[in-house]
Amino acid sequence: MTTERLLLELRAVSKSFGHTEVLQRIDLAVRDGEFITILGPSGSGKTTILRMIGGFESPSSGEILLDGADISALPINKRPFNTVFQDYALFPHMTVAANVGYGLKVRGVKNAEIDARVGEALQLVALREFAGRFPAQLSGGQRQRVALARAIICRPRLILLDEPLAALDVELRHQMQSFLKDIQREIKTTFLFVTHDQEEAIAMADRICVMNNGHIQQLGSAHEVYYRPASEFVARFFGDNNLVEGRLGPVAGGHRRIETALGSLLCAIDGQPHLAAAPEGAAAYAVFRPEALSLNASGAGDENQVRGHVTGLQFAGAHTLANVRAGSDALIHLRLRLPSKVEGVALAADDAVTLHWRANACRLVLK
Ligand SMILES: Nc1ncnc2c1ncn2[C@@H]1O[C@H](COP(=O)(O)OP(=O)(O)OP(=O)(O)O)[C@@H](O)[C@H]1O
Repeated sequence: MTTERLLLELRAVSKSFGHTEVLQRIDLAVRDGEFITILGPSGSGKTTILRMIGGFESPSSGEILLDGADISALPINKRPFNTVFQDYALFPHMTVAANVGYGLKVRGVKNAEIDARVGEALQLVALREFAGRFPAQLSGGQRQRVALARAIICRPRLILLDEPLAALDVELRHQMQSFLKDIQREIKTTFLFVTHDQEEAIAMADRICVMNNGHIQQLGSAHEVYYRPASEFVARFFGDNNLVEGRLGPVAGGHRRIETALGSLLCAIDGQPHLAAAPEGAAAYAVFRPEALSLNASGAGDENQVRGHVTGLQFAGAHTLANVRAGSDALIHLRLRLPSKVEGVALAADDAVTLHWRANACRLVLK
């Protein structure tokens, strides 16, 4: 359960290696009990953020606060955090129970208490009967659960997870995603989870922090980041979005027009005051998802409408994506998503179509 209380704050944190600045004035406020995923392409600085919070690296400038107090000078073992690494970092010569209890042992906790807490932690990750095994005798998913039990047992305030599921195959990865989420809800500990996988970030997070090039591009709920991208980068990063370039027109309440080669489109701007404030004529994109488009009469009455021709169909299992050359401009292709049917979708290449979409499903990002 997330509270409004702040647990951790990064204030204007920058990090350079030599002359290269890899993080630039990062501000991030983490609430107590929330699950945040840090999402971004390779090299965007995700791991560096986690390593600075964990104490493995120091910021070049800026502050990291825990409960409002600066922890920059606090060594790793004094921070009430635990890290789960991608390779799990289990001790191969120790049993599962010894691996899980290790953190308590080095803290001088008595054996009887260690045994009891190891039992509880293994129970939580459903590995009680594996206590006497060695890591080499476990599957990848089981090793992952041992690593999690080892992180949980010291009752940290915050668990840092660096691509912990990257080595697992897709099915196991999905199982572990729900497993991790369930455990996080049960123990009510704050999780900061690094991934480069959009679907994983959406499936797990209370809030997603999207990074690119050492900057936070957007921090918001999965729904916000998906349907209300704050920048062109975020709009392009999440899947097959349609982006149509144009110039901003007038504002009308919670909506704004954009003049494009497809005509004038109406977009929602509620909750994004910078879009109401941007000058008329500014370069921008209308952004709308393939699943927001409906075909022909089924969407009549929607504020936005464009005619086009189907150029190709792509079967993708549960849905089929259609490419549509829109308007008279050969350069504008839109993607339309239809539910697949056993008899195939009722569309073929060269079909003339009219696409409709609602203003509420059409957002703007500045160019
Ligand atoms: N110790 C280091 N010395 C020099 N450069 C580094 C060091 N650690 C990271 N970098 C650089 O900092 C940038 C950010 O790296 P980081 O590992 O934080 O990215 P990431 O988003 O986690 O990437 P990935 O998804 O590939 O793990 C990269 O350009 C990387 O090469």
